[in-house]
Amino acid sequence: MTLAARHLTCKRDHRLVLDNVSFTIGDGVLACLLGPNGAGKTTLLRAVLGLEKVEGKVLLNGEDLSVLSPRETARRIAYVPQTHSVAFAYTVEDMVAMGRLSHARFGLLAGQGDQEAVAEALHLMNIAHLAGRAYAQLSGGEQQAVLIARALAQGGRTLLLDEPASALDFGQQKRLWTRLRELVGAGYTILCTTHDPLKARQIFDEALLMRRGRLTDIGSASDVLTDGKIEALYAS
Ligand SMILES: Nc1ncnc2c1ncn2[C@@H]1O[C@H](COP(=O)(O)OP(=O)(O)OP(=O)(O)O)[C@@H](O)[C@H]1O
Repeated sequence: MTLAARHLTCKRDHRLVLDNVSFTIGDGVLACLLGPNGAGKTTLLRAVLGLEKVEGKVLLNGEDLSVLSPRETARRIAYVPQTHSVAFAYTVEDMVAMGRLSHARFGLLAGQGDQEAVAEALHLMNIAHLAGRAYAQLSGGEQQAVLIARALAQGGRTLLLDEPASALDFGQQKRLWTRLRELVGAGYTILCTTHDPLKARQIFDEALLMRRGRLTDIGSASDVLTDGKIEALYAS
């Protein structure tokens, strides 16, 4: 799936938090989005998902997402937020099954396809042993792995992840990067924010740099994540 943003502009309290942002990420590409705190990275991911009021367009394989229902969008793009708290004592399995809601018919889930997708996502994230545990009682890293499993269970071929590795231990991080690489190999398109440019240089195909609501650079990770550009990006 080719993901394209065209002239996305978003204002909050009369302040531009996205300023005419355009990019294209091709099929089977693992891309990262970097920038200082408050640069607008989360806002950009949310804007792509249609969760922010913005000017501009988001196109998936040329299809304008604004004409799709939230359910149709959810079948195409999955989002992994930085954190997500829940009020009820949902199990891990329940949480991952929520990724299947856009596939529910007449409000009913748990068809065989749904069960398989949930089991597969738990397995892929190496958390099948947590299936019966209460999500709210897991560690931050375990919760993060559950949210990623939920996104995988959703079945869309485009993934947006907001700092997915920030609470994961070394082993889980390694598994996550391997998994994302396998997914792009299978044709997924992935955009992932990170605060670790040095790691990003090793892992990602392409990089987008963002500062004060603007994309300042986009290209192959090796061209964009140079020492000089990283220095400039984070300079105060
Ligand atoms: N709900 C909100 N209401 C008003 N302003 C907001 C809101 N959420 C974020 N902002 C502002 O929008 C700007 C962009 O925030 P955003 O969370 O997108 O940045 P970010 O690059 O993801 O930051 P971080 O790296 O710290 O997660 C910031 O100036 C932030 O203060």
